[in-house]
Amino acid sequence: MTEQRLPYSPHLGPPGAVVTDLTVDRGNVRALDSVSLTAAAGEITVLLGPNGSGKSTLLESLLGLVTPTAGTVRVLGQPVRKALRSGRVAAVPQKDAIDERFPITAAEVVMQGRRRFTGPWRRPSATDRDAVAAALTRVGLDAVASRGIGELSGGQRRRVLLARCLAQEADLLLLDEPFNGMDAGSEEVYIDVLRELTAAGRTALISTHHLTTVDRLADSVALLNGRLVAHGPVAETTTPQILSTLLGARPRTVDDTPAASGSAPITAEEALS
Ligand SMILES: Nc1ncnc2c1ncn2[C@@H]1O[C@H](COP(=O)(O)OP(=O)(O)OP(=O)(O)O)[C@@H](O)[C@H]1O
Repeated sequence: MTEQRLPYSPHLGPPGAVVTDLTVDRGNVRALDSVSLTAAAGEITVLLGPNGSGKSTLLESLLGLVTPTAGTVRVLGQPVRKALRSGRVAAVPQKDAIDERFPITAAEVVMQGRRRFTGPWRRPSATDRDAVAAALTRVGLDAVASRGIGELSGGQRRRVLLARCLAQEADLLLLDEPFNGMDAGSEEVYIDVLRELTAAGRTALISTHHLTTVDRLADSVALLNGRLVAHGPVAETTTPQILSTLLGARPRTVDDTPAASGSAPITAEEALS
């Protein structure tokens, strides 16, 4: 499936992320193999694929955390490092990056998003404090603003990290498996917030292996299994035929030898979970 999108929208600006022929080797594993993908401004693009299919590696490439073996990466129309310096890129990693023993409140975590405006040393202004309060309210957590982050549930912590993205006023959000361990109510709030952000022209690129969430979440779906299997609207990409292609395409090693695979038939939902 080829992409039909314009590379540049005069109303929304450059796409949030563009990778072209991106290949990334991690040790002996070819984690990404010649992937070309555009995450358009104003859209939620979902990266869907089984464990080890390269979703995190793609997000890490956009954050300059892994070095491409080949290919190019552009973020917000700029080289990665320049875009990151601008503070317009917000990321939430898959593993909870907050040490829950660290004595920091939910509001202080969200205030980290304001560093782009305050710099590392300046004291937060009333505008910064208002932005933090508004972000916590938007994710439904104003009541826990002064609670220690370690006292919050996993789902609440993920909403705090989304509030930090809101406070940052980032133009590109890179979210790695944000729905892991999240209850239905939190998930609904989370998706609503992402919809508002993209309706305002921002870009969200989200990895998941939850097939059931994709329908409600995605404007477009990129199916990954080392290679890009398909990219397009949900209805066109999550068909049984394309999903079976996705699950049949096994991760490859650097020397291009297909890795060993199990042969028992399984459903798409099982294989992605
Ligand atoms: N730090 C690393 N060192 C070596 N290999 C790695 C490293 N991180 C990932 N890999 C390998 O790269 C491949 C892609 O992994 P990646 O984490 O990008 O997949 P993923 O789709 O995000 O998986 P998951 O759904 O399990 O998070 C896998 O084969 C993995 O074992």
